[in-house]
Amino acid sequence: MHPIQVLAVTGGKGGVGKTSISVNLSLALAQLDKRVVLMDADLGLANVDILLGIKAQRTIADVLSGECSLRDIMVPSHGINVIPASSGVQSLVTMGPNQHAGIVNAFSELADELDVLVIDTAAGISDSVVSFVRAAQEVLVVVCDEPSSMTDAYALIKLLHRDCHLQDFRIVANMTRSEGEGRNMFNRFAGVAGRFLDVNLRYAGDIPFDETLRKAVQRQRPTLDSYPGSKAAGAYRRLAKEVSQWPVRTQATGQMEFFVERLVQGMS
Ligand SMILES: Nc1ncnc2c1ncn2[C@@H]1O[C@H](COP(=O)(O)OP(=O)(O)OP(=O)(O)O)[C@@H](O)[C@H]1O
Repeated sequence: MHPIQVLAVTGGKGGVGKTSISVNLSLALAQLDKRVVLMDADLGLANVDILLGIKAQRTIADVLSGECSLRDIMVPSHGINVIPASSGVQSLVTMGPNQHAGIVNAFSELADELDVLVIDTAAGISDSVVSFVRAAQEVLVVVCDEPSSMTDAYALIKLLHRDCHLQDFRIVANMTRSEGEGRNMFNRFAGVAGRFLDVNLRYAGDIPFDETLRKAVQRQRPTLDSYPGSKAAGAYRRLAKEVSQWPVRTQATGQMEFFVERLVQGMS
């Protein structure tokens, strides 16, 4: 069975850099010759479409209504394929059992065409965030050096552990201002979480604070593409290299079926 890595990028708090990381990490993975699909499960404002400068014609709602396949709605951009955000994403986790088989098939059709599925989740701890995260194999929690980011990330991990029995989390420190700050932040966070929660936290690396991120949004071209020599671009490439070395667990059933079945099981 062809192994597919399913990666959810989450963080608890809004504005910590989930979308920037999802987009640039996806591009960097594509540069490592991975076939990447980026699913925008964040209905917030600064979403994947804006960062990549794409305009979606059709969305997952059209797949759910049976009008087209997932392949029809994917938008190619910068070497990756994007499943655009829509309110249909919310329906994915709330739909009834009759629709399950259809969507499982829709995702299964893609199974031979991708190596990594990256999911950019919304902020907060909504049911939809929890569903996407628990369906993924790897959970990347983005934190930055602000008390509210740390407490929100802690609350998210606690909930995912308590309600979904998730044990393993990878932590990315974003917007770091100096060498070693990311690792220090991780040590502090893991110190507290380790004392109160029985979870396994691993440090995935840091992305430095970089002005090119803001400029890239204005140009609607991701940093990795418009500022490939920037500090942030180098860090995204390092993160991609790290991610590409994580072992991909293969399931007895097809990898994509497994992902969607977990997804549609919702909170039950
Ligand atoms: N490493 C960084 N250096 C400087 N600015 C950054 C960095 N990462 C993200 N930003 C900026 O922070 C803001 C929020 O980033 P982003 O939209 O990626 O966060 P988010 O967690 O996806 O937000 P939301 O929860 O609203 O979807 C953006 O303006 C982005 O350009």
